[in-house]
Amino acid sequence: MRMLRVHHVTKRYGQTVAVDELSMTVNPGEIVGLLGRNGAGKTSLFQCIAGISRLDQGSIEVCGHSMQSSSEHAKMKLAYLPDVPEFFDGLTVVQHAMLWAMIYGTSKAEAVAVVKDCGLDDHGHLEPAVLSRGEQQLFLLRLALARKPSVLVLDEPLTGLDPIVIQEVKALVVDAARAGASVLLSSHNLPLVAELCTRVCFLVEGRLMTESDVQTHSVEELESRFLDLHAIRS
Ligand SMILES: Nc1ncnc2c1ncn2[C@@H]1O[C@H](COP(=O)(O)OP(=O)(O)OP(=O)(O)O)[C@@H](O)[C@H]1O
Repeated sequence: MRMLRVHHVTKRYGQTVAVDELSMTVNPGEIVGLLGRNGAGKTSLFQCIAGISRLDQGSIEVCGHSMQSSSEHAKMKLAYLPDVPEFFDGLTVVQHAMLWAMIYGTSKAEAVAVVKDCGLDDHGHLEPAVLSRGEQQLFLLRLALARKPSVLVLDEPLTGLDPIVIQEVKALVVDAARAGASVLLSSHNLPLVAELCTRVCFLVEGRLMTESDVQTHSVEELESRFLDLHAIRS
């Protein structure tokens, strides 16, 4: 079964068409990289996929569950990390982990294990907002992965991270894909995309340039395709 299916999705903000009749699928084990200029529509698409932004047209399916008509089921199968980590005000690291366990029906022991795996035992009483960018990102990613989502959507997951945290995030993402997750991520970091992704798609003004899907790619190839696509349209 195709894990993530995006079918003719359009998202508008007033007169702005952020996502334009976009269709794509991400299959189990794939790590699909979405490249596009600032404002191309990546975050808008991801928010539609995650069910936190209403579509103007089209449909999203996660493991066969419609994000429109069966969003509770779809959301249980999907984990989404926004480009800027988001937390609840007034809740500590441990309280976030416990809330996560309650929402997703996992054990408190797993929640405690996530805090430990993140090396946050001594910071459990702090609000996540005061943690470093890397600590926040790893905390959210490990929380997301601990419930073994079938679909993982990551908006610029490596921005602002040091090289050691980058290695850790990459390893977690690869492990998740090897275990069968369908991964969709955006990044402006071409070397990372070339190394990590099994397939790359280009988004130009809300439209997917499907002819630019590439199965094997070097940084140079990605860069030249990126530049070509935008030169064609300028
Ligand atoms: N809440 C909003 N209201 C109005 N316009 C919006 C809103 N969110 C995004 N847009 C517009 O939609 C378009 C796509 O923006 P989006 O944030 O999805 O792009 P992006 O590819 O994620 O960009 P970046 O790489 O800079 O993060 C842009 O023209 C943006 O100005």
